[in-house]
Amino acid sequence: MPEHGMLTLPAPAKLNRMLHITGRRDDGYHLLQTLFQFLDHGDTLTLASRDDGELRLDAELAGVTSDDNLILRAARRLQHATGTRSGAHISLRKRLPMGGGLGGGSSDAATTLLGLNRLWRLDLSLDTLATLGLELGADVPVFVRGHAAWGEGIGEHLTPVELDTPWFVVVHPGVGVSTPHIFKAPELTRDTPPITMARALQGGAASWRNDCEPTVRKLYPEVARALDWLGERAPSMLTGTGACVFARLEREEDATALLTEIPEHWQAFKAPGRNRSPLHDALDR
Ligand SMILES: C[C@@](CO)(OP(=O)(O)O)[C@H](O)COP(=O)(O)OP(=O)(O)OC[C@H]1O[C@@H](n2ccc(N)nc2=O)[C@H](O)[C@@H]1O
Ligand SMILES: Nc1ncnc2c1ncn2[C@@H]1O[C@H](COP(=O)(O)OP(=O)(O)O)[C@@H](O)[C@H]1O
Repeated sequence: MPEHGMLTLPAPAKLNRMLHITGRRDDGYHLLQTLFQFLDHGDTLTLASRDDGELRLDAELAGVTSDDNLILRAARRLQHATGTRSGAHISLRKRLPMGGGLGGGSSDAATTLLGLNRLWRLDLSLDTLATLGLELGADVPVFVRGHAAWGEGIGEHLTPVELDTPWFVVVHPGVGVSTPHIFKAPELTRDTPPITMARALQGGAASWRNDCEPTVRKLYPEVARALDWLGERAPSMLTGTGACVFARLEREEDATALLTEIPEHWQAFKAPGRNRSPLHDALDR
């Protein structure tokens, strides 16, 4: 096999610590104000360079063909943008639930862009990689840049921030929530008055909310049950358009204790919040 050079890299999850919908663009995309933070938990990609230009992916994801996988789309986009003759053999260890609001697909795409930029010695800047990433999904740029951020527009205007870094227990209530389904819902509120980043940060976690939550609760009762169950035990919220919900805990012991109580029909994990992406930590090592 014509492979040389190999990297194993994390593709961490993100949380939306708060999310406001402030309007809509002419093309239907929603204007958001959100605080993104990473988790020290996610997928793992192994990327090996090939000198024959071929792209291969070992990943079996339900309902996603290899061709549609954001990993191959990112790799093809990078080949096309640079004209490189390099290829890659990529394998994915998937841990993040798909369509969970944890940005797993976007994170896989960002890890592919940064990993192949390194392996193929392309030397593209983070600005260029973030621009390529935005074509693949609204959440890709924050994973490319690798710092917790205040996001505006559709998530592409990013300002780095330092947020509190508690432990989180993330629960997947076993239902898939489709992002377009939520954004198409007539009852979704789209008129939250814009606020400044300073005001959002000043309010702190106790003041943060997610404008998608009432709509997701109504359309997906199992998510509402998970939010209610978790909310009785710790401050809890929806991430993105769901389906995952997360509880905020000060100490790891509290997260461990809560995890043991989660009803068996839901999947859950605990992880600490990170203001710097574990992907960028790994690339610097
Ligand atoms: C809502 C957020 C918040 O972080 O998270 P998720 O719940 O998906 O993780 C994201 O902005 C999601 O970003 P991402 O998952 O990359 O969305 P995309 O694939 O770009 O868009 C899927 C579809 O959702 C709608 N969409 C998406 C983003 C946005 N700001 N407005 C929209 O109306 C569009 O119909 C689009 O075709
Ligand atoms: N590598 C990938 N990992 C996850 N989802 C992918 C991937 N490639 C394509 N997809 C598609 O992207 C959709 C959104 O995935 P994901 O980023 O996990 O969810 P969310 O945007 O809710 O956080 C999936 O439902 C799937 O159809």
